[in-house]
Amino acid sequence: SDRTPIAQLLDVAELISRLEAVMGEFSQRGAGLVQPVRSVVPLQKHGGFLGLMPAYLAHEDILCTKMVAFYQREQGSSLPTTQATVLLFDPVSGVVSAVMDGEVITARRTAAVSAISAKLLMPRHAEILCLLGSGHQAVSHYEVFTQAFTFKEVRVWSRSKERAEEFARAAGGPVTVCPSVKEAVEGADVIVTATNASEPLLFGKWVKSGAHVAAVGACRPDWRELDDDLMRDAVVYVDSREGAAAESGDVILSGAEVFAELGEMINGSMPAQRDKTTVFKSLGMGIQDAVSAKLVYDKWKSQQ
Ligand SMILES: NC(=O)C1=CN([C@@H]2O[C@H](COP(=O)(O)OP(=O)(O)OC[C@H]3O[C@@H](n4cnc5c(N)ncnc54)[C@H](O)[C@@H]3O)[C@@H](O)[C@H]2O)C=CC1
Ligand SMILES: O=C(O)C1=NCCCC1
Repeated sequence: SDRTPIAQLLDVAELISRLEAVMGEFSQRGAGLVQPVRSVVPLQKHGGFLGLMPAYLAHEDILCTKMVAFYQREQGSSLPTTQATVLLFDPVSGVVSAVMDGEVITARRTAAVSAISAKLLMPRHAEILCLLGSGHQAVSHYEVFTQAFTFKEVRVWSRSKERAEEFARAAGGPVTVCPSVKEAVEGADVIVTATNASEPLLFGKWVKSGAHVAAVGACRPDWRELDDDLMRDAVVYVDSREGAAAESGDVILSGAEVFAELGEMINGSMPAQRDKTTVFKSLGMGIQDAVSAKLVYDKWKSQQ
């Protein structure tokens, strides 16, 4: 995804800085930022969901909505699991100013938000990054994390060994393919879970004390990636408390307490407990798409 036109316009450092600002603003719950919890329309017949993600950022006058269809697919299916379109509006007239493909925006902004969580919560001398899953999010997390940080070792596990090997071949640097989740995560400082699993696949007993987990999948109230032990023993951070209470099976079903939002840590109103084992439960937010789409649009316009 690094080579697509939208990726070329979405500089990682700039994106991280814009996302930090907007996540901090969100956690102040001021009137200048309007973002309802995502509306989700189940497509029961097809094993999927359509998520509607509007947001208005008054200070920068950004009006945006993303529409994202996501599915649980049978292994081996050739159909995509996530399809997204982002609309930017002129807030004065309501006229649509841009329609953008949302694939790269979704992949890159999610990885950039995870990188913000890692910057604040991973052990100080983190050496080992572990990616669980080998799909779009795993690729974007690899790209963003290896740009933002330096790791001595990067590991990948995927339920399909061939896919994991493909991932390692396509990566821009050395990646170790691991035969099991346990072997992949043992000793890792940072673990990214980016799968379509609906049952726990990462167990607390395998996770090194003090590690940071950025959990990106399991975005339905009855889907899990992490087990109860990990959720209850770790300090749990989320992107949005309301979003997590509505959509995160890992939070809801484990009964774990949410310690803080990422934005509260950015604002300094809640501490970053870097010395503890931490989980950042990401669900994705419309404000993240809005600032990303605006960056792409402004950069594209400046080149016309
Ligand atoms: N937090 C956020 O902001 C966002 C979260 N997501 C979620 O992230 C997850 C990954 O998305 P993509 O990489 O785009 O999907 P993808 O379809 O490209 O990759 C999914 C990966 O999960 C693996 N997988 C599927 N079922 C599995 C199972 N039962 N157990 C273990 N591995 C399994 C696949 O083999 C593949 O490696 C999805 O759950 C998606 O809904 C997607 C976009 C944004
Ligand atoms: O924020 C997003 O975009 C998504 N979140 C969870 C499911 C797929 C898309």
